[in-house]
Amino acid sequence: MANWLVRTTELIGIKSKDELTQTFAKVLIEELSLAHCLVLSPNNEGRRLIPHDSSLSVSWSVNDLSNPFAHVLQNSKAMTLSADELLFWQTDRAFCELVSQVGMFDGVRIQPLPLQSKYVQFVLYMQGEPSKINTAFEDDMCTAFVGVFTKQWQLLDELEKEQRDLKELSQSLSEIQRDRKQHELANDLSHSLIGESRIMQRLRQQIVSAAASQLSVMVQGETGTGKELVAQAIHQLSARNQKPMVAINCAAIPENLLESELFGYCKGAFSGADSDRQGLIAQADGGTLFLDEIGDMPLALQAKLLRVLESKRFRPVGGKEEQASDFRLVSATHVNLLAQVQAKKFRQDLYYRLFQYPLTLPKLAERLEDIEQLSLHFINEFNELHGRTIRGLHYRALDCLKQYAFPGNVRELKHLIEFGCAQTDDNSEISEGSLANRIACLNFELKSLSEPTQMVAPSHFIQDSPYQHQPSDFAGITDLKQAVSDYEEQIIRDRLNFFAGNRGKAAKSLGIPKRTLAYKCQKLEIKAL
Ligand SMILES: Nc1ncnc2c1ncn2[C@@H]1O[C@H](COP(=O)(O)OP(=O)(O)OP(=O)(O)O)[C@@H](O)[C@H]1O
Repeated sequence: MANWLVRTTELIGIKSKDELTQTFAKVLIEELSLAHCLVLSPNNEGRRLIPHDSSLSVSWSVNDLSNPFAHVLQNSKAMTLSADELLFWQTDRAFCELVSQVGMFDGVRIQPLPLQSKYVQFVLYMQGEPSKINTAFEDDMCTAFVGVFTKQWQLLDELEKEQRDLKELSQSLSEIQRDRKQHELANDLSHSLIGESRIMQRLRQQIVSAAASQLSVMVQGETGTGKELVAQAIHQLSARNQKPMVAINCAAIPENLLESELFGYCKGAFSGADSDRQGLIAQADGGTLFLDEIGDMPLALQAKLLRVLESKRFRPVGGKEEQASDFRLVSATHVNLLAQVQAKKFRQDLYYRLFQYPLTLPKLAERLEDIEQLSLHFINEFNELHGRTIRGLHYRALDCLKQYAFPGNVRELKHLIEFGCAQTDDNSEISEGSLANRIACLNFELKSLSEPTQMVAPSHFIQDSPYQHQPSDFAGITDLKQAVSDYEEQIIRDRLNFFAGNRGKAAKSLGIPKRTLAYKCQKLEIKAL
């Protein structure tokens, strides 16, 4: 005689739906001596009937009437099938497999649950003696057991839903908190990265989110737009701010020295390497490595950098052992690196690795509304540095600034303001007069560059010098960097010719160290005369 009351207590207190279903099926098997028992329920979309048994990887369509489950679901009515009747249900392969073990005298009952409900939540599959499976639900105690199961399931389902809702709520709360924190950080940043134009507000938000990520950041912008300032902000706002930010300008270091600067070297690696020296990659461990003007990195070194970025391991020049360094890379460029990739001067694979989080800085001319705030910021800086009390900027001086194109961007504005401050008395404002002449000069220089015939030689050319330069035609220049490099080469060749190849004299006459001239000759491929 089944003791349904005792067995019902087994269902109470179960906290997981899987365990509840397993216990329910186990009790039915034991109390009704079933050969097999399976609980199934429709999936979230209600299209398929899924068994609650992880060892089965089958499911049945709720609309496919070639299996009896679909009939039970659609009619909300139990179905009993004898071993003989099962022969009529051979078209559904999965169902055939399920009933393949039904003995000659056994039968199958497919019962929708909850009992007496039109809304089917489960389908119960029972396989066993027909006398037991067909009369089980006539017993009130068994019916109560099944009722407790369905109620307990609903309770767990509701609890699960509540927990899901709670989790979602706490997730959206932490998202709101994160957004608020990011907003605060972006606001704090506005004290050092000045500008309330929309483009600057957006940039500050991007900096905050870039800093929170581990991605490689590429800062692009013209000279003087604040690339270095942005790189510092990313480091300061990142979790790496307790470790160093190590910076190097790839354009300022001779090619042959750049590798040992970055990777370090071991004693004896080359003549002059009389002790081991740590490179910048090792110094940046835990912190940030800032590679300024990365477009100038030689191709061979680009390949080595890519390897380091991918493996976080590097080998010092002349070293046998690899070392590890965990750094975040921030790079900057003022050139169009994609064009460099197309011209095969920059590796495409490295390009994509560097541009994981691109940031583009606007030209100052694109945010004229920020000029006033930037000017006041630089006046304050000037006052603090020099113990002065300049009061601000006259509105006409501001108008005057807004008329200028600022090819040197914020750096040029800073210099102009410093120039204006130097000419202004304490407790006075910078006047239009103190800036107008300087801006007129700058405009003239700019114009001279675009109208070469009217060019006046800059003051640093010595008019009566024996090696006086003849201004050439600049109108056709489309690549400033190349043009400057050609110009530099021409000057060096002229000067070396003049001194019959004497590098010492040529260097002295150009006001540069002999070593720098040697490096430039090597870079520009100027052979000894
Ligand atoms: N938004 C800004 N707010 C305050 N100061 C700024 C801002 N942008 C640039 N500056 C100042 O302008 C000067 C130039 O900035 P920075 O060196 O970061 O520019 P850059 O783009 O790296 O220049 P370059 O490419 O020539 O090296 C610095 O003195 C910097 O503090």
